[in-house]
Amino acid sequence: MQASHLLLEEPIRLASILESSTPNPFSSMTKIIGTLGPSSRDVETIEKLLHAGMSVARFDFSWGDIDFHQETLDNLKKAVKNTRKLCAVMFDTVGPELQIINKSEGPIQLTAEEFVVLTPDATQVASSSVLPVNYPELASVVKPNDTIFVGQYLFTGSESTSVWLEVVEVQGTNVKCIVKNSATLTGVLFTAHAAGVPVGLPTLSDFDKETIAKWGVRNSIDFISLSYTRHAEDVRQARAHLTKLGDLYQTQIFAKIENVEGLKHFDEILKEADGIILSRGNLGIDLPPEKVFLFQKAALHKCSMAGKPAIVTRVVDSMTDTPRPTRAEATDVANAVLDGADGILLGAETLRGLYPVETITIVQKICAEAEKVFNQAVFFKKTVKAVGEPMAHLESIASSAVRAGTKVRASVIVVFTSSGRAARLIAKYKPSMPVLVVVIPKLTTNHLRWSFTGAFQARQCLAVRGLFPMLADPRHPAESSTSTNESILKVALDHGKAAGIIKAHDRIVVCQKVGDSSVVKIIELDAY
Ligand SMILES: Nc1ncnc2c1ncn2[C@@H]1O[C@H](COP(=O)(O)OP(=O)(O)O)[C@@H](O)[C@H]1O
Ligand SMILES: C=C(OP(=O)(O)O)C(=O)O
Ligand SMILES: [K+]
Ligand SMILES: [Mg+2]
Repeated sequence: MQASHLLLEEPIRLASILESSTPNPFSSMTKIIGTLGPSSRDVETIEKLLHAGMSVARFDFSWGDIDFHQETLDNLKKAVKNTRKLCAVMFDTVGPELQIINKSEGPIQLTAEEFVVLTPDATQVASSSVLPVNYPELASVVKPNDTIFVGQYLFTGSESTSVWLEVVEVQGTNVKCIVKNSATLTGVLFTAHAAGVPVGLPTLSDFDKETIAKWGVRNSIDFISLSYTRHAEDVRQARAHLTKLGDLYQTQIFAKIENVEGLKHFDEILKEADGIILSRGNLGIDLPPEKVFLFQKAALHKCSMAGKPAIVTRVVDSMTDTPRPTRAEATDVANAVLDGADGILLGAETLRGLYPVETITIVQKICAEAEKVFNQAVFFKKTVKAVGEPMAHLESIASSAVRAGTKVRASVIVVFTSSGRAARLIAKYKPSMPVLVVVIPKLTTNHLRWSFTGAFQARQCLAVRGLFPMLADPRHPAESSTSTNESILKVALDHGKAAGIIKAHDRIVVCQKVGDSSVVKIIELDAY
């Protein structure tokens, strides 16, 4: 009988664990998103991150100004050019984040059982007895016994650098708390999170809107990571903002689920968003620890069935200071892959950690190893069953491509697309072989100028498990004809060969339109 869990079909031969893994020329199928910052913003380091497998760079606007991020992004562009490795750009909003600014920048010692006051008075200097928070309404939304967490920007979960507070008393606009664990807060910015407490600030702040309109437009951002998404309406509003900003109508919105409100409205948010970020850092404060895994498994399942990419955060926090993850962290990364995650997002590890390159290398290796034992057959069956019959035309073509790829043990699936739709549908069935996405540019006009689509759509594949995009030459017409199809396919196969994923005699599944019909064909390469 076949196992129904998502870990391989046969019991693992334990001795095989000791055999070294064959290096994977195409990195892992699971994508790695790195937050860029002080530890990872020079060209040389970014080149190493790209070689190690980072395919999306996150710019977190909770911290740093526009010029700082611009300099980092200009370096990323140089690194992409030098390495010839594509990398997408993700803009992370500040949103309704509660922040404490530590103007003096000196360490703040907090001692267990002592009191500290949270105040909306921004003129106060942060100290062991008072912490100024950027939210005037805090006192009216919390009550005694509520839990408030305060940690360094991109906190790692270490209890010596972050603190748990319990509300003792509301005193006017101030909130008096008792410190639950001794800690030293360092850095200029701390994030505060009141567990389960609704914050009445807009999801897209005025700062976010302005920064997207300036920095985002200037840099053609591929993704918005919409922090603290709580309702589908948040996504609709962000979409309405993007639609007004030239090329950014193509930007995808990944809703970050980081509190119970987002969890409650998960289904409606998933319908509206292009992807989901399971923000376990903040959500891990709202949820009791014993429930976090349940959220992860349930949410990843929903994303898989919807065919929308899902990213898991906060996996190897301890690598911020050490060159190896803990056993629990290493196992956790593998479990995220087995649960069906598309990508892993790194925060403090790459932003300010001591081992940014090592972190990506290790996470990439764990992902690749987990993918090998992912029970694709069971996953495929479940997905086909959930989709039901009759299937939409393109869905049936996409699932057939994956089935054919498995049956003939194809080394890759090649898919032609302009919008990326066909590629995402193939990815939904999580094939065990890479999917080479050939993005065919389309000429469009906004009545003022002509431009090609394709660049956004290609880079957006970089957040989807198993997709490896390439842009076709815009001189090829978007209308498929036999001769253009053949010449584009040849370029794609040459690309696959150069990347080391296609060899002589390999079987390849191709998904494309011939005339008006979508077809799935299997080709067998000659010896060359
Ligand atoms: N330029 C092209 N040449 C050949 N086949 C294509 C092309 N663009 C899309 N296809 C195929 O057409 C079908 C619809 O794919 P889809 O991704 O929805 O296309 P589009 O991006 O043009 O909306 C799929 O079978 C896909 O492989
Ligand atoms: C990724 C998270 O948030 P941030 O954007 O603050 O890193 C998180 O809370 O897990
Ligand atoms: K943020
Ligand atoms: Mg967060």
